[in-house]
Amino acid sequence: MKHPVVLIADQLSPAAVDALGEGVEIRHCDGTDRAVLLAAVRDADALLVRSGTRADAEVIAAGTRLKVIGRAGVGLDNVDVDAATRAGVLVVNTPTANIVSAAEMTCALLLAAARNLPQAGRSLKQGSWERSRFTGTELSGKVLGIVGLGRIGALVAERLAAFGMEVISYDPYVAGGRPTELGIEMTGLDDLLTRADFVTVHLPRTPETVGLIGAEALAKAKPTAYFVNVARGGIIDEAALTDALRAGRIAGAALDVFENEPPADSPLLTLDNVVATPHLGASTHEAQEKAGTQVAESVALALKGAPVPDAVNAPRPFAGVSS
Ligand SMILES: NC(=O)C1=CN([C@@H]2O[C@H](COP(=O)(O)OP(=O)(O)OC[C@H]3O[C@@H](n4cnc5c(N)ncnc54)[C@H](O)[C@@H]3O)[C@@H](O)[C@H]2O)C=CC1
Ligand SMILES: O=C(O)CCC(=O)C(=O)O
Repeated sequence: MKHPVVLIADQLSPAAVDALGEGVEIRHCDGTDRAVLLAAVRDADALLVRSGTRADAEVIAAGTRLKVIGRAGVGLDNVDVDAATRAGVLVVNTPTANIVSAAEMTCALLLAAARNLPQAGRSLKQGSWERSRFTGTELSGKVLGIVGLGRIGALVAERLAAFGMEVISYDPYVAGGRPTELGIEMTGLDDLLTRADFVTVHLPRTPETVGLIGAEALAKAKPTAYFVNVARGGIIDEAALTDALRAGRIAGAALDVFENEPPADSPLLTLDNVVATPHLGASTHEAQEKAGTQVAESVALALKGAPVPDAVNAPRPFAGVSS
């Protein structure tokens, strides 16, 4: 009997291959190359991706044998879950595998922006010794505004509270005592924007969140405020952010994610008051090992037709693929 084909379209930890076990045929392709992906997915029973591959309706339609799409990570904005559901394809992700890494990355970027670390390091390596040029901002006593108090937002709150920050948050969907337990004041978005010294967004990319922080929102911020985005490009509108940074209406930004990745010719990358990384929030050995193992275990279950704990949709049941 032919083994089910698992197509790995992004760079995954070797742990993913180990966790898939023996009874599958593993193939690799470059998911960022559309033609290659569309050709390779035709024979695939399972497709494994990170954020670099778009598993959209066209890919799902091309994958006529597909039973399951596994996303090694949190965000599902690169997977058309509705199209998958209509096609009877299960979608699974790893909702907790990389959250500590993403929270730590947020703290690292926020500190890097507050203390001008990349700029100062660059200047030093170029032979300068500019101590007063790179005077920074303390976090202690400052207000941190967290937009989106889910898993990552809450981890960021815990970590930055330890720096003596006062944490406030906007999340209309958070209920219960968790914010109180964490010592976080919940408030409206406008209030958060006017009070925060640092604003960090931890939202999924959805039609509701794209552009949530636009020109109007940025105009409410303090001129000394910093904006951090380790969630998804476009939640903070890039054109509006560029204008605000150029005009000195806010102090700086720290960005791990971009509307288009890679962000070819983005004016943001030319600004001195922008600290930027190439979508590295989940790029630690620990997070990648967990994400790879968890997604592979879920995919292996799905291919057997067994219930999958991290399923994000409920397509019609299928009987599994025998190996
Ligand atoms: N840069 C990176 O490498 C990484 C980025 N991410 C991104 O971070 C995002 C957040 O991840 P988690 O915290 O794990 O997700 P989560 O689902 O635990 O939390 C998201 C929170 O956003 C809130 N929310 C949704 N719509 C909102 C709105 N319009 N206004 C205010 N709040 C709203 C929800 O109520 C929820 O509490 C992911 O969707 C993903 O896109 C995640 C991991 C790594
Ligand atoms: O490792 C990746 O694919 C990026 C992580 C990410 O953005 C996510 O998990 O949502």
